[in-house]
Amino acid sequence: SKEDEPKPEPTLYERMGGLKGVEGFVDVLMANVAAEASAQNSSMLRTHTPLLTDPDKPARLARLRNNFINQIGEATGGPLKYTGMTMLSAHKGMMITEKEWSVWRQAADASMAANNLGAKEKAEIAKILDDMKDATVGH
Ligand code: HEM
Repeated sequence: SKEDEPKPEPTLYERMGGLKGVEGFVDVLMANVAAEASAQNSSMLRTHTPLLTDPDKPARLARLRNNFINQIGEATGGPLKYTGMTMLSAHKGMMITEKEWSVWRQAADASMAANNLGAKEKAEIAKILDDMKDATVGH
């Protein structure tokens, strides 16, 4: 009978809390990046200066947030669809360094912790991000 069938494992998207969970992860990550970029000796200021100094910064930030939510919402098995640039084109010309990458990843780890995600969910999100490293760093 139906009751005897194993339930399919909920997607990572569902286990993160659906859209609200993805938004929470993205919003704290973006806040962490903004805080780091405004700190003394910031590692992320260099790459983020074009965004931070754009007169149209609010619209640009809103676009980035939207792209990011769709990207994570799709990669975690949710119903969202990413329509932004490939990771290679999005970061081309920035020549992102290993150091910059690791500071960004720490901002992502801190967001996962702040959102009280479980160890399994944190590891799965970390893998999604780390799989994008080669397309993101050094181009
Ligand atoms: C797995 C890691 C990363 C992911 C998933 C990611 C994701 C994204 C996405 C979705 C966009 C927008 C693409 C579009 O506009 O179509 C973007 C742009 C950008 N990313 Fe990343 N990124 C990552 C790592 C980094 C790192 C390490 C840095 C620098 C330290 C960085 C700096 C930027 C900047 C400056 C922009 C341009 C924002 C703008 O001008 O509007 N990213 N990223």
